[in-house]
Amino acid sequence: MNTDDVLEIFRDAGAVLEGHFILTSGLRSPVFLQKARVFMHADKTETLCKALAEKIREQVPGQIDYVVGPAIGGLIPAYETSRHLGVPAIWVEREQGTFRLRRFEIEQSARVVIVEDIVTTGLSIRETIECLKALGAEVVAAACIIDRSAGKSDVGVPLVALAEYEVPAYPADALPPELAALPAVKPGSRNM
Ligand SMILES: O=P(O)(O)OC[C@H]1O[C@H](OP(=O)(O)OP(=O)(O)O)[C@H](O)[C@@H]1O
Ligand SMILES: O=C(O)c1cc(=O)[nH]c(=O)[nH]1
Ligand SMILES: [Mg+2]
Repeated sequence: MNTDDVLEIFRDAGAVLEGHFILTSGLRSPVFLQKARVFMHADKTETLCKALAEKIREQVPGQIDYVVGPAIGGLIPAYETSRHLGVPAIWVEREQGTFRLRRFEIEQSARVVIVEDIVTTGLSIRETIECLKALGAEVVAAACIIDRSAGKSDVGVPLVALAEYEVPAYPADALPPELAALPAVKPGSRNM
């Protein structure tokens, strides 16, 4: 499965939105990939996550003890990818803004792969790694359905992306005029 196949699934699901979006990093973008509109379809989600699981198996050596999904966007892809890897899926969720593993215990040195929906700056994956490292887990890799940075974001561990799709994003004080003219919306759950 290549980037065009992945984007076709997103377009087919009406998940490629155009407008003025405030991203979780604070950057602004004229395009937002509303993954929830893909993940509402079990068949589309299965197709994507089965391919992602195969790519993880090819690229990540050694045992994987857990898949960890950063809530909310990572919940469904982490669960479905874990099903194809045959390992349990757990998640981190924000408590007063900081990712915590609130509902699970994890063994010291457990080998973990983080599975995210979308990567833009890699900030959410880096926050997830910080939480898991503090608990003594070993994050052996991260993975995502679409990397909007097309390989440019450094998450500190190897990143397996099913698709790389470079999308423009701008600091709030450096918007092109056509973007500044549109009202801004923030679809994600950070700071809610
Ligand atoms: O690489 P980054 O710059 O961190 O951007 C990508 C993150 O943004 C979205 O999460 P968001 O915090 O918007 O909330 P959501 O998971 O509820 O969609 C998405 O699910 C990723 O977690
Ligand atoms: O960077 C983000 O916050 C982001 C971008 C995107 O296209 N989709 C998403 O869910 N989050
Ligand atoms: Mg998220």
